[in-house]
Amino acid sequence: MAARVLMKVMAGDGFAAPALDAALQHAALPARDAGLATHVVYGTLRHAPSLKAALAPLLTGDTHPKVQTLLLAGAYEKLHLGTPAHAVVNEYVNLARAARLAPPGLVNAVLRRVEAAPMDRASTELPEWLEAVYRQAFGAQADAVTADLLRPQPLWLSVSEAGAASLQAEGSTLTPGPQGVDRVELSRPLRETDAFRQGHAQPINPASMACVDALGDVEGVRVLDLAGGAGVKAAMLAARGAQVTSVDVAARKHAAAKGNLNRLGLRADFLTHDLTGPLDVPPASHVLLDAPCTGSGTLRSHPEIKLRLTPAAVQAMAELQARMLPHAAALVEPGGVLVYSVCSVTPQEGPQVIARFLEAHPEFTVEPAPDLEVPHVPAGPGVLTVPDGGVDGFFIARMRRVGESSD
Ligand SMILES: C[S@@+](CC[C@H](N)C(=O)[O-])C[C@H]1O[C@@H](n2cnc3c(N)ncnc32)[C@H](O)[C@@H]1O
Repeated sequence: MAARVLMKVMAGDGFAAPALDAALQHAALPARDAGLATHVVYGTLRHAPSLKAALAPLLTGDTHPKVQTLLLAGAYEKLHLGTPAHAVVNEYVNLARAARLAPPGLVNAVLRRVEAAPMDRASTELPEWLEAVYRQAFGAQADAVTADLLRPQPLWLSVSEAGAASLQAEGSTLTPGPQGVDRVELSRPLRETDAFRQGHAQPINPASMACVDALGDVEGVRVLDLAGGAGVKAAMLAARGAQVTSVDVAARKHAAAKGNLNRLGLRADFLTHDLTGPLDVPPASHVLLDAPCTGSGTLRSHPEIKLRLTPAAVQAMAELQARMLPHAAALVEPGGVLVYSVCSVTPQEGPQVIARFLEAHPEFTVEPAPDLEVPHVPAGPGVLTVPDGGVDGFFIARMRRVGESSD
């Protein structure tokens, strides 16, 4: 199952998280096997660059992409998971034979001989240009950050008191983390817990919560949640008492957001709109643009991004963000607050988008984001949360429109 998920993801067909989730739900594996499949999928993706380097000298001529993926997973099990070599060879030879994918002799020979590649760039498992991005962003902390990106992602939950009590009663452990988000070790799959089913728990990374908190107190306030997607931040805003209107170009995401809000016993309004053009709704005192981005700050939970992302794609995303921001800004009342966030650590998508915007829009000034508990570093007109300890890397800038608020 892990190999099948990996073949899909390595072929560029979607992301690992939904593919694995769907496969796990379909297969209904015992918890230990589900855990192993998760390790194999994420571990293979996280270590793919050095595993490819280790396999390269053993492969002559063209190797079918699916066979390469099978060998990557086998090499991961042998070199990183500590599965005994003979078991790995046996298992993957059988897989290749059953799927009629590759001559079993090839799989046997390669997996028997594969050894860890010499450590050089393998220490970060990042393409050179992306490693430079991380070094520039996090300086002295870059080594710790890039090492952390190779560890399994913890589960972060925003959980009510009742939810915490219910999870603990089921044998889960909760450790308080930044932005009021708990780090949780579950005793059974999240969707099966009472806390989740009864709407007392919402998965959210602390850095993602920091974007919500950057808006300040939103109790009773109308908030425009722009590029609201599947509505995780919309839910957290609604939970803080905001009247949320969530806007996204993708109507299908509204359905997911509504379903999740229903589960949580919360509500929001939804508008389907392309924010590269103006949106005709009354301005609001609080506007969040959680813009589409490359996700370069989420490599721990989405390791496949580093295998696909290119500098050209970063540039294209920065251009899209720069087109959306003025339309978001136009929806901010005088005296109101605009928060711009992206889950990316590239300078193009964060500081540079905001710097260009401020040059053209002197009616906006930057101010510090309040309640920022996640570790962060300055990044031009905003901050970057530090993707260490399972926290994602987000760029967050809070701006205020000059003028008197109408309240
Ligand atoms: C980072 S995700 C949003 C995540 C969401 N805020 C949350 O917390 O769950 C970015 C969203 O931007 C949306 N998007 C992309 N291009 C857009 C556009 N031109 N206009 C409006 N939304 C857009 C995508 O559909 C995606 O849902």
